[in-house]
Amino acid sequence: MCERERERERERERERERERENMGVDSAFVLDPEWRPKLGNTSNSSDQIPVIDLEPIWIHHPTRIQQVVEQIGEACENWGFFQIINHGIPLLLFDELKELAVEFFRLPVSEKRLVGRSLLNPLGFSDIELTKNVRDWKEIFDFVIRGVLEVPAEFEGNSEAVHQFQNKWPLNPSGLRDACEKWAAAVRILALKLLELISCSLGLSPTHFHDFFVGDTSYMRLNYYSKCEAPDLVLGVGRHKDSGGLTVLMQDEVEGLEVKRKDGEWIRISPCAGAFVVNLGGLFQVWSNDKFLSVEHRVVVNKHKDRFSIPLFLNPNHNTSVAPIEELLDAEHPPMYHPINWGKFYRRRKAGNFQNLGVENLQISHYLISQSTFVTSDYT
Ligand SMILES: O=C(O)CCC(=O)C(=O)O
Ligand SMILES: [Fe+2]
Repeated sequence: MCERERERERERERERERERENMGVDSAFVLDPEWRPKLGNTSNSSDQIPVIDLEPIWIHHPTRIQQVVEQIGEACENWGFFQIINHGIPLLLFDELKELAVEFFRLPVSEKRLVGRSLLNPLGFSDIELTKNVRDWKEIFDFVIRGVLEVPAEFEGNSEAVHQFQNKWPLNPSGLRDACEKWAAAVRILALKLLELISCSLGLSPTHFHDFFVGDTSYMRLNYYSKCEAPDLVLGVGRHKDSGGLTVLMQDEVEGLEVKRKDGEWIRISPCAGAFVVNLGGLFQVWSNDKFLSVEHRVVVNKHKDRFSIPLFLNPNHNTSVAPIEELLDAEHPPMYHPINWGKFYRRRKAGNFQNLGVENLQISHYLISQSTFVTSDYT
């Protein structure tokens, strides 16, 4: 680093410090100016991600199911995101869960840390997660849908040792576990249905992905974004792409989720009452050999209102080797990615979310065959 860059870095640090003093926001949350959200700059409705009606699935209407498949395929190619309505999941379950979750997040932090995540165990409560090495303005609670998470013990090297982690449930409020489990069971069925539809939209059989998701590492996250004095300096979740299979998210009525459109513009998603927001993780970008996109998104926080959301991250078994699907390859479409060992990738990403490793977090793009500097044997 040359002297001029060092001086610029010191100036940035001084600026963050001044902002911290003025705004009452800890400098750990403050983003460099280029990454800060532009508040009030929300998009109009014609820019919205597609809203897809799933009703034909439940009434078994073959022609209209085919239309749904086509709509999903187009949304996956053009946006990597869509919303779904008529999904069949009772929203009362969400309302009940939200009430209990908010009660939990409003407990003293010392009590929440009794079920806290650690460097070793990725399940439970955290208020110190980093995205791109900056602290997110959020509190989270993670739990796995199968009750147990099986992942490689180490993310480096070739060891086949496996660690098992159990969910950590708080005693207070007492109904939280039950509400989480009911919600998770219902949304998982929906997510597996979406997996089948996405598979069809790639021209594959509906069951093509089933085997990968036996003994899955899927988990759910309760996201609580408390109101913030300086929403222009921080993000609830910094810009990122989800790295797993599929994300199926329910949000409350407070907007905040923004998606990066193909032209680079950030589009605020208007919550569509009762709709799920669905987006593809990086594994689908690999499986589809870049036909489908895993798109960057972020969460803006609010000066006046708390926000609550629950994503389900549908992720395969940790042993899954993820590579472009053979049926989609030919001489004109050679594979773009090296195979990825999902379990090792997941462990490595989690470590980066927890501590500043001083380098860019591991990304799916690091496995691009064209990225010749990457040593694949480190992580596959
Ligand atoms: O809260 C949201 O709307 C999105 C959260 C998100 O992107 C994530 O947890 O990966
Ligand atoms: Fe995300």
